[in-house]
Amino acid sequence: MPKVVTLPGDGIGPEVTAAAVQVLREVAPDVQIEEHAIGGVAYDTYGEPFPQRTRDALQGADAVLLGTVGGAQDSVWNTLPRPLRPESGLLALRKALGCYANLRPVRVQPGLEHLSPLKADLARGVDILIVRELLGGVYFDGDRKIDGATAYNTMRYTTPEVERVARVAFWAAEQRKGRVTSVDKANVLEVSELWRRDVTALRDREYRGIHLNHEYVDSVAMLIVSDPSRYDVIVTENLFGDILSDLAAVIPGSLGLMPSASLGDGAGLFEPIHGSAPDIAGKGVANPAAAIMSAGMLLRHGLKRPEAANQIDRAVALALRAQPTRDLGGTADTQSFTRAVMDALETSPAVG
Ligand SMILES: NC(=O)c1ccc[n+]([C@@H]2O[C@H](COP(=O)([O-])OP(=O)(O)OC[C@H]3O[C@@H](n4cnc5c(N)ncnc54)[C@H](O)[C@@H]3O)[C@@H](O)[C@H]2O)c1
Ligand SMILES: CC(C)[C@H](C(=O)O)[C@@H](O)C(=O)O
Ligand SMILES: [Mg+2]
Repeated sequence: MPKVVTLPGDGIGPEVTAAAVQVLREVAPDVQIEEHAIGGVAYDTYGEPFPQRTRDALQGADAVLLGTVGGAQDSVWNTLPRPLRPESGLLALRKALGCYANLRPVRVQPGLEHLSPLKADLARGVDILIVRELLGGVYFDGDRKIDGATAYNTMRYTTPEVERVARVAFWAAEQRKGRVTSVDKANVLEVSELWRRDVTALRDREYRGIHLNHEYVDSVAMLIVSDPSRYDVIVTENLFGDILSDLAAVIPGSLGLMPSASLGDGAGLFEPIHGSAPDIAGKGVANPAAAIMSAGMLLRHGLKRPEAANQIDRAVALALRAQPTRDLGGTADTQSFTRAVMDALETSPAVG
């Protein structure tokens, strides 16, 4: 029996995770689900954002489903020493799982173009996979400091780190349209020079069938929303990927439509890309689609059950057509949207 550890976390995390778990139980009733603490709520209970009992629970897990962590800008958690803050718990979790490749799909499903603020002909058919490096760059480098009027962080990458994430991007492109755009800032940064050199060398050595091009991150920030269909797979470093993926959420219409899968050495981590949304937390109006689709990615990549994953994707698309949530201009709240997904599952056979 596969074991999934759920980590609902803070803010809207528990609301959207409850929805995802409801759907997961429906399509994979044999999966054993075990809930544990992460983030601010874990700090409040155990004095640390990634407590030992949560670390222990990961040992036998086949996959991890996370909600969100973090508080409002004025949250007391933001006054803690950095290692005790909710976000540090999430980074430590990613590190502990060895999840170096974060897959962030950006899709406009057929018939849902009207949810996008882009003109319908720009939004139609968009299907981009952002592969974000997740364990390196400024997020993790130990060369960092704040001292009086000076502060710095360091963006450092090694060839093995670049190659392992680029491999995931090339592998993904092989199942898709065969195009990879590597995004960097090689006109300014040495670290990008190495990134570009290593991605190119790997393609030349092992993935000659893939079309590779390189673009600068500032230009991609413009092109991804003005001409999204130019992209198939995008591979980029940690911070650029964080920013570009929130920006790309504009294409389907909301952060609430952006799931993710983080893959690497062992059990995968599956989470919506959005945050704890303190402005709407506790109101029951969060869009749970990204969390539900993350459960779909868990079934696809973590438990190797593509039929169940497809079933979830179809049900979410049907629910979005019938009852969009408020962030998408509709009226559905978290519960009514989840109900619509559950109803759609009943009418959507588990094949395909
Ligand atoms: N993976 C994570 O756990 C994660 C990701 C991003 C931010 N954070 C944390 O979350 C906290 C809040 O960050 P923020 O406000 O910058 O970003 P956010 O993603 O929480 O919210 C940005 C905006 O999008 C809206 N939004 C986000 N998800 C939504 C959903 N599912 N349905 C409807 N609307 C949604 C919010 O209401 C808000 O207006 C911070 O502490 C931040 O560090 C955590
Ligand atoms: C909360 C934060 C650490 C996190 C990140 O920057 O990776 C978030 O923004 C995300 O996109 O998952
Ligand atoms: Mg982010």
